[in-house]
Amino acid sequence: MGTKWMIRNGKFAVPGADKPVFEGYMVIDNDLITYIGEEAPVLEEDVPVFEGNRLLFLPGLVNTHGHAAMSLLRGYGDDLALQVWLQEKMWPMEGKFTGDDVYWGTALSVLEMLKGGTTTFLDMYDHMDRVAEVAEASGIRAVLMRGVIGLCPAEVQNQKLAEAVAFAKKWHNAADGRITAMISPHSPYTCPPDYIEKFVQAAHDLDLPIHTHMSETRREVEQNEADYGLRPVAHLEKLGMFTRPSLVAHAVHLNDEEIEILARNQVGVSHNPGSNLKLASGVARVPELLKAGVTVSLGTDGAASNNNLDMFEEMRLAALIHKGVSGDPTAVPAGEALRIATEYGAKSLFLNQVGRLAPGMKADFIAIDIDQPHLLPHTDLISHTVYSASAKDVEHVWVDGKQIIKHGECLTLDEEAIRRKAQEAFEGLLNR
Ligand SMILES: N[C@@H](CCSC[C@H]1O[C@@H](n2cnc3c(=O)[nH]cnc32)[C@H](O)[C@@H]1O)C(=O)O
Ligand SMILES: [Zn+2]
Repeated sequence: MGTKWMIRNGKFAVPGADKPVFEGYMVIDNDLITYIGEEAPVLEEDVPVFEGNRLLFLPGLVNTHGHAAMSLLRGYGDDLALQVWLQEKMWPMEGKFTGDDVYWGTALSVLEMLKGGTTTFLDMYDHMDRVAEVAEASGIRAVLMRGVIGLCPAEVQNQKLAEAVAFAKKWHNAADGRITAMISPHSPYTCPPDYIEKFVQAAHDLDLPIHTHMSETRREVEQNEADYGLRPVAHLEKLGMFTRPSLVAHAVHLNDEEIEILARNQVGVSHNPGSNLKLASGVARVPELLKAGVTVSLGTDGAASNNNLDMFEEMRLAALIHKGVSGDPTAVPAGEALRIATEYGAKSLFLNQVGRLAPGMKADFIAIDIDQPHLLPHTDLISHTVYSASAKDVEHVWVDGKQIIKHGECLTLDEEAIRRKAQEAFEGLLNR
């Protein structure tokens, strides 16, 4: 059998196109989509055929901010504000995480994400070699970085920076190019200015983009002004961060001038509506960001502040909360929410061959079962994807042309072992 195969009689989603859903064919050759259209493709040889009826094919979902291993702390420390949650609940437990904890927590998250239609995820954490191991073995696409909190003595700071650099060098473009790296100081409130400048320099030296948490809470913004005389956006701009391609997570508390600075510097924003609501951080100004031309994408953040990694839920939240807050029912319509979760996500992660179903793009796509009560009748399948579907509707997942989820089951990871080991890891943390 060759490397080429074809899907027929499927429905395909191309949000943003004149005809956003059509019925037809898609040809995959190795890791690439080589044809998609309503007409049958003209092929020189017979190729294996996959029957696509009752399925809607979508680009794989792109989760642009998270901490996968934090799934071990799902439900541990709910209903708290960010600073209390971080300082009193998360950091003491995370301080006990071993490489194995990170491995099993990440495996649990990657399993959840793949089964829920996420084909690319960003991860900012510690023990990143173990995260990369999971990404490599699972077949998912991953943008990985050693996140660094700099509230520590200079020697420890230097060591963490060296780890971040070594990780990026080792893993950028690894696993057939499925893994890429970024450089990531955790935030302006956990990294002193001179330390952030070192990360900017490292990103220049390695020619890599930067990712950080920014302006998540009102308190953070006020504290930044008190400490440095600037709001976080101007502060990071002054430290040179935006001289690198950048992606900031949250960006909830922005004024008009800050939106303008982000737009001018082409800084992407990873919008995390579930986490922002749960930690009572606020609601990001997504309609204004989009209007200003900022690339907005979607992230779940860690499972301990969400509390799941369902990107369908995140899409629905993004489509709903901005209507509610603005009083404008046209804010973030379904097609735009789907592009935010796919095309704009890929753009935010600097993956120019990901995020759309089109010839020449990587074959990262999913199929949802649309023959179900909550997805009928077939009035508008883009609307159903955003307003009615959930992770549980994902039937099949392919990344880089390889099938990873088949009828809801993972072909690459040992699900039963992961479920058991994750539970054991959490119990081990409680007892250490
Ligand atoms: N332990 C590392 C830093 C890990 S980066 C990832 C950190 O982000 C934290 N985190 C998770 N969600 C959020 C959020 O919403 N805002 C800020 N930090 C978060 C998380 O608890 C974790 O400590 C070091 O050695 O410096
Ligand atoms: Zn985060």
